[in-house]
Amino acid sequence: MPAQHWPAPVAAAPVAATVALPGSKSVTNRALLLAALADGPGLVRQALRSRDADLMVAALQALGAGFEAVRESAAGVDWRVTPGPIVAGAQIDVGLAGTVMRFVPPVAALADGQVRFDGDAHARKRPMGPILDALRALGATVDNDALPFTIRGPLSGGEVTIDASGSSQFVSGLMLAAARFEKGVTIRHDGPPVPSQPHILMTVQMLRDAGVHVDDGEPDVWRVAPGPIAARETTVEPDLSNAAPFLAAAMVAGGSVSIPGWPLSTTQPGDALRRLLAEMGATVELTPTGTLTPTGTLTPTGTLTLTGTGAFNGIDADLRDESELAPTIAALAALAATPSRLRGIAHIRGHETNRLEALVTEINRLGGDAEETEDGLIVRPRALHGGVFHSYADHRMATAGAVIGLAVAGVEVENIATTGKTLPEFTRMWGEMLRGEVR
Ligand SMILES: O=C(O)C1=C[C@@H](OP(=O)(O)O)[C@@H](O)[C@H](O)C1
Ligand SMILES: C=C(OP(=O)(O)O)C(=O)O
Repeated sequence: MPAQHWPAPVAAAPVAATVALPGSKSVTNRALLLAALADGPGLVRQALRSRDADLMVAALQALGAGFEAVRESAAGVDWRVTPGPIVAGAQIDVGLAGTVMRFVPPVAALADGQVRFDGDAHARKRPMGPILDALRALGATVDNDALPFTIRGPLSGGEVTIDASGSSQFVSGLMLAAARFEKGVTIRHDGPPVPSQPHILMTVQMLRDAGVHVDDGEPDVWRVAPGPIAARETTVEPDLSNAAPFLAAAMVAGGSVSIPGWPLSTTQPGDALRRLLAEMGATVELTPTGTLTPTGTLTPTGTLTLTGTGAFNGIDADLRDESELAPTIAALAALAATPSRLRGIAHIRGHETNRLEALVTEINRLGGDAEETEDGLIVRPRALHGGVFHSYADHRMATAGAVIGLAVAGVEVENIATTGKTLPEFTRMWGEMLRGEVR
């Protein structure tokens, strides 16, 4: 067996576990970027430590910001961030991180000079055209339409029309740096619906929390006024999308999984797990508890507990707004008692891998019955057998394989280490969950 193949553990008994999740990738990378562009030093508490977050820190450092890890614990790292003038000359590695490849170029375009970007082999296939065209329209020079590319700033900002149907990150990326553009930005979307709206709202809210004026009152138009980004202290929420495989485990194995620190109000799309998994037959309860932050304030959070029986139904769901959850939902669909249809997710062909193709290939390789549609998947119940589940360097494919492996003996996940993109401790946490250990 090649060293990288991870024998996915079968659940021998119902689970009974509490799983503390590290910080949200999406909140961490926005908070770090806003701190690097702020009008003074700030603090980002309980930030995620993972490949995507490390790449964001390295990119912002290369552009002139200072980062000091003032505290590290199981809950994450507290970063003291010291903004500096955005400097040219850097070579930035985006890895396979959508948040780095789409959020950092608008920052680099503030520099007076060239910044070069490249990433993993698959990153070169991820869509970049609309945001690079937008940066050109706003005053920067860009020498390619995909990675690798070189940007030459500075830009002045202004009005731009883009087709953001391929990724909400085009809109978020332009907005995050826009307060620092001389003219701010007005972005108009023209095209099929923009996916992942909660992530756009996350951007708008985090900008507003930093004192930036954002007008999103008109559908598909976002206006960010020029002005300072306030230096602040923020605490990152747990990553609710990374709750997906652990909650799914209680559905597949039966038993309960609890996640503490679940925000009672959040822009994270992972919050939709409560609705989606209940619709598939789980019992989901969010019990308000409150969490004491390091600064002594009580934040409105709860403990989310999902209880399952090992048997559940398929689902007919439009996942356009929470497309990050599609791999886990597809894994559950492959184990469900009734057929599923997942819709609204054509754009996930441009995620870490072509997720529609990858899910169909891997589910069917194990004997399943999955089919690609124009904008999603149909998955019908069929008995599965063991085999290698390929991850395509996609963290959520790897965890989808782990979910299937709970119920199917002999599943081996290829390159489980790719979970390090957002959850480096995945295999340890998975083992602890199955053993019922509480951390
Ligand atoms: O802004 C963000 O943090 C994200 C936006 C979404 O991207 P898409 O709109 O490309 O789906 C999501 O899938 C990704 O995991 C994170
Ligand atoms: C699509 C995802 O990531 P990225 O931020 O690289 O787009 C994801 O995490 O599911």
